[in-house]
Amino acid sequence: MISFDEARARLFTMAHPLGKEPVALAKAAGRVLAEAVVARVDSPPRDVSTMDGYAVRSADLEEPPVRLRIVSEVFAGADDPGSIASGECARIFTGAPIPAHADRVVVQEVVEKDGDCAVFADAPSPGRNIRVRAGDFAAGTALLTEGTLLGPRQMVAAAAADLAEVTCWRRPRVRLLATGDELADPGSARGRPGAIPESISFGVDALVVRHGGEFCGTLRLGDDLAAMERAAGEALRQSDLVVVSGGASVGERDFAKAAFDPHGLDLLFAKVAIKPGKPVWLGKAAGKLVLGLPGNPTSALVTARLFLAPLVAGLAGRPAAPGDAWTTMVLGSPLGANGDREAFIRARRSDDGRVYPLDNQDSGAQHALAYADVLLRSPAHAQALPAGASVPGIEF
Ligand SMILES: Nc1nc2c(c(=O)[nH]1)N[C@H]1C(S)=C(S)[C@@H](COP(=O)(O)OP(=O)(O)OC[C@H]3O[C@@H](n4cnc5c(N)ncnc54)[C@H](O)[C@@H]3O)O[C@H]1N2
Ligand code: MOO
Repeated sequence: MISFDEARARLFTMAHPLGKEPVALAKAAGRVLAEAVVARVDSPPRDVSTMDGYAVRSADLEEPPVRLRIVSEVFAGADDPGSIASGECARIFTGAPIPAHADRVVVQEVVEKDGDCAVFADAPSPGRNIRVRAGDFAAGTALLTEGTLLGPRQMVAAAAADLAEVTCWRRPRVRLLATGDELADPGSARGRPGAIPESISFGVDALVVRHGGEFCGTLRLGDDLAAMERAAGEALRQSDLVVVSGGASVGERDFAKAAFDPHGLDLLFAKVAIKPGKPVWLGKAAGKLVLGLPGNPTSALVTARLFLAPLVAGLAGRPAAPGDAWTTMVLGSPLGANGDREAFIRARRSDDGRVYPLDNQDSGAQHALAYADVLLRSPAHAQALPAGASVPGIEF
């Protein structure tokens, strides 16, 4: 049995990006850049107006009131904004290019239109109301760096660079084998005596997607070693990472590891000194990664959060461990003393900003998962802590 830190260190040696691929910009939200996004254009491409109003020469407005002849109308997207001479102005709208010789835009609210003339009663306010060419960025500027996760804000910057596609890290394809004779598809358990709904795969699917992977489906299997060996081979061919739930412990039908033996399973670890989740294991087979989660649903989700999430994130090229940094949290109620394995306590974050350990810490619990916002880390043999004490925690 190895420590949590040692198990994670071994896992991180495997958590490298899988490869690059071009991705259409419209499909790139949520993906991670494998190459920087470099602007192909200046932004804005020309000097443009920031307001609706009149483009003028400042020299003409030195002795107000002034009447200037309106010689053109310029809209955003205009090919050629023309030019103005002394005594002239141009009607202009937000985003429209500035006519030659104009050096300022006066907002229409302070201008009186009189036939084909504009009347300026007062000296204009100091702002020129012009956004200069390349004032935001120039062609050739790196707007986003390699490793950036494309969220809503980054998508705007990528599109503004005038790119139809971006180069992203390939997403790891993950398949799950859910083992256990007692398991039934949700919706069908009550029709079969002794059956329970298979729940873990649904949490793993959501977790894989959240951390940047592609969930490619679940194979539900009975505790039949030959069938599991065949399914293991199929899953290894079709994915980058195979997750197996259940059958991780020492029961007579716990076949999870054995199913991968004919495919050359090489274990990185099996059994970690944590509670819950001691039977979690990681290996390689047929050049792919295999992660075994314990069958108890809370154990499965805790180990998925602690091991699967950073593994998927690393394979997806996400920055080291997003959302994986332990932060200091303040207990709203006492935390009991700990036993001889490092413990990950399920707790609920309250509106008062404090965290409250849940009453039900059973590794088979499923209802409590609905409320367990955070995991608190409690070292082996830790003493009990009172309300108000600080503990390390992460989002669960
Ligand atoms: N003698 C020992 N017994 C056990 C040990 C041990 O060290 N010595 N370890 C215990 C620990 S810790 C855990 S955790 C469990 C994990 O066992 P398995 O990974 O072999 O899981 P199963 O036996 O297959 O299932 C456990 C439990 O979870 C239910 N289950 C399984 N898969 C699902 C699923 N996909 N969806 C919903 N529920 C699932 C299953 O019905 C069982 O009730 O072993 C302890 N035993
Ligand atoms: O340590 Mo097991 O994984 O919870 O009951």
